[in-house]
Amino acid sequence: MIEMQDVYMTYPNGVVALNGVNVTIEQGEFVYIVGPSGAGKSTFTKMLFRETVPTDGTVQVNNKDLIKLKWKEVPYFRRNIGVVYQDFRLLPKLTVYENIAFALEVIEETPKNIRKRVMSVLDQVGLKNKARFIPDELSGGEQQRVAIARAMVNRPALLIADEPTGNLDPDTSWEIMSILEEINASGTTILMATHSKEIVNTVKKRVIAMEDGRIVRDEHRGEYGYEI
Ligand SMILES: Nc1ncnc2c1ncn2[C@@H]1O[C@H](COP(=O)(O)OP(=O)(O)OP(=O)(O)O)[C@@H](O)[C@H]1O
Repeated sequence: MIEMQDVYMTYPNGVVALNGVNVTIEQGEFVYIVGPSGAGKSTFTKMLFRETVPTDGTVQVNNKDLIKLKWKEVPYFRRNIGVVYQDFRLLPKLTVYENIAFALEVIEETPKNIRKRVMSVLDQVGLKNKARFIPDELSGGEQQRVAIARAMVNRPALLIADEPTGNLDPDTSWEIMSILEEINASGTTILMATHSKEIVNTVKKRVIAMEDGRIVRDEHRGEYGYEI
């Protein structure tokens, strides 16, 4: 599902964020990306939904060569990828329902299908009763659940989560982890960049460690491996 070969990324300011990355991730895997701040984790994840284009190398996702993908093909390609961030990124003036429905309205789903899918995904994250709330009326954990629901409403094959528990307390973080595990159990590939030693060492998955733009470790059921 994901294949990177000799991927280099040098930002216009000269910073080398990826320095020769080679990796293969199969459909259905759950992978943590760990490493010190500035190691290149976010840059790595951004390559996968064409937020960033490498300066060299090849990136394939869902059998699509992202280097050759034309700009006008990017929105269609992204429908098959959900993205969740540390800071939730919900639209503050829209209700929970509207925040999620928005992703379907732009692809011109029928109102009936939109309603069915939004309610089903809200049920999946346990927030059916908060459909009419706005983000400010929700706790951080609830907001992150809405963000996950929004990311999943198109039923993507890949879910990318960039520090999804970074703004949450430990109890809420475990709730988010169990939702991500359920999503993974239904076949969605999950790639999660994280600084949480506790999560990585407790919920054992494949661990890819990055340092200075390189993969320095890649282990199944691996450890976090850093002190903080
Ligand atoms: N848009 C950008 N322009 C220039 N440099 C950038 C840009 N984005 C990231 N960088 C630099 O690239 C390097 C890798 O950054 P990246 O955000 O990928 O690291 P990270 O491992 O995700 O860090 P963190 O754990 O702090 O989120 C850093 O030195 C960063 O300053």
